[in-house]
Amino acid sequence: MFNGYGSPLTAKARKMMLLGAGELGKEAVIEAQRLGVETIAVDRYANAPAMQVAHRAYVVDMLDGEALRRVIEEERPDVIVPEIEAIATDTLVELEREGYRVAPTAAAARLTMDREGIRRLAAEKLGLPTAPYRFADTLDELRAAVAELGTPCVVKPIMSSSGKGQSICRAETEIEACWNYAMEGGRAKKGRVIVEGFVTFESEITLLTVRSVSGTAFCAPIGHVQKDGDYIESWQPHALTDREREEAEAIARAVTDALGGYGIYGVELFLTKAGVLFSEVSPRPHDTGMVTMATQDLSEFALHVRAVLGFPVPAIRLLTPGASHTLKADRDAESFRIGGVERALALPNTQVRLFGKPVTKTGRRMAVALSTAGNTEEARALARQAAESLTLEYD
Ligand SMILES: Nc1ncnc2c1ncn2[C@@H]1O[C@H](COP(=O)(O)OP(=O)(O)OP(=O)(O)O)[C@@H](O)[C@H]1O
Ligand SMILES: NCC(=O)N[C@@H]1O[C@H](COP(=O)([O-])[O-])[C@@H](O)[C@H]1O
Ligand SMILES: [Mg+2]
Repeated sequence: MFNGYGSPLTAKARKMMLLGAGELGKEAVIEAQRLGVETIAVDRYANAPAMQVAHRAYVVDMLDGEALRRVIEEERPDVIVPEIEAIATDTLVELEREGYRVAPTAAAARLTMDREGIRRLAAEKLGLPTAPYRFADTLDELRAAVAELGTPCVVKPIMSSSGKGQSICRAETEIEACWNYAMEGGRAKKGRVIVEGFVTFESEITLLTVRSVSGTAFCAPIGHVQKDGDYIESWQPHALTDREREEAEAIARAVTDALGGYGIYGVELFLTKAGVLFSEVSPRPHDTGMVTMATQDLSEFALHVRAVLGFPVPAIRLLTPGASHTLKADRDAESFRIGGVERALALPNTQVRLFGKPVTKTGRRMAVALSTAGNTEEARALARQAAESLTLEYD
């Protein structure tokens, strides 16, 4: 049965709505438009990166279920693609019941919108190995949790990403400061935190896992370095031992099978001397996966859009070792310029992506450099040099 679709902006168009319009959504919109899909980008602020390339854009508080329902019912998209975790996911579950398609599933979006849902699924339901953890709703409960887990431990808002509100508690005297930092940094200002035992990992990876009509497939492992809970650089491939690969793929398959649907999942894993630990999973392209724009025949964004649309993914090819390195702002500014692009692009086998975010905030990711080379060490050095060539000049 032919299930084709018309061109964008026609009555028979196939429509995709991104909930979240940052740098990852921007690349997904570009890939969707390559497949002739009409794209709508939604986020909490105007002129977000994906809004600048989508057919239409809306500014909506996506944590407000009624406002979210209104924009979805107005546009009636064929598929809804959550791009961030801070969304009224209960509304997505209702809308899915009413016949809307949510990628990969509304349940995946709801379970991963906060750390408790996905941690309990992974550790308690699936029995996957994780760091020890507790939850706390008050400062006193946090004190008790730290007393049980010991220090150092990691305190994170129950809903946040890119390390926002996350801190390492190294002594009892730091507990209140960690609590306050989490209360300020959480996405939805929910007063609940997760406390995790500190994992002394050898390295950490993202195993991009694609569920599609063709089955489950893994991208080559992506190594990354994080600072203050946010990724600074990533590289692909990251070498794993046979045992690590076996454990990593088993964990990724278990958690993505449990979440279901079609799309790409960013499965974050700690490689420790005792084995592989599950950290978290994002049911969408992953920031460390931007490196795949330079290393793979199909980037994580092309893979996500294909899978979400129900198209096959017959193969994923790693074409070359590569690396990414971010440019982050060091202050808040309404007016700024990014310079040094000509210096970065003078480097061989190097690209940059300037996201187009309208204002800077301290620590905000504003651009990324992508480099390829004969090995990941060379690629990392090149990407770092390119990122360090970029300058943020604040007016
Ligand atoms: N229990 C832990 N022990 C040691 N390091 C940790 C622990 N949890 C997190 N980290 C470090 O902090 C980084 C960010 O943590 P996490 O991924 O939970 O935060 P996040 O806000 O969800 O980030 P993102 O959304 O970018 O993935 C991890 O990649 C790791 O480097
Ligand atoms: N680790 C998650 C992640 O990287 N998410 C990406 O960052 C954007 C928010 O950036 P902002 O906070 O600078 O607007 C999100 O929209 C997504 O593209
Ligand atoms: Mg993470």
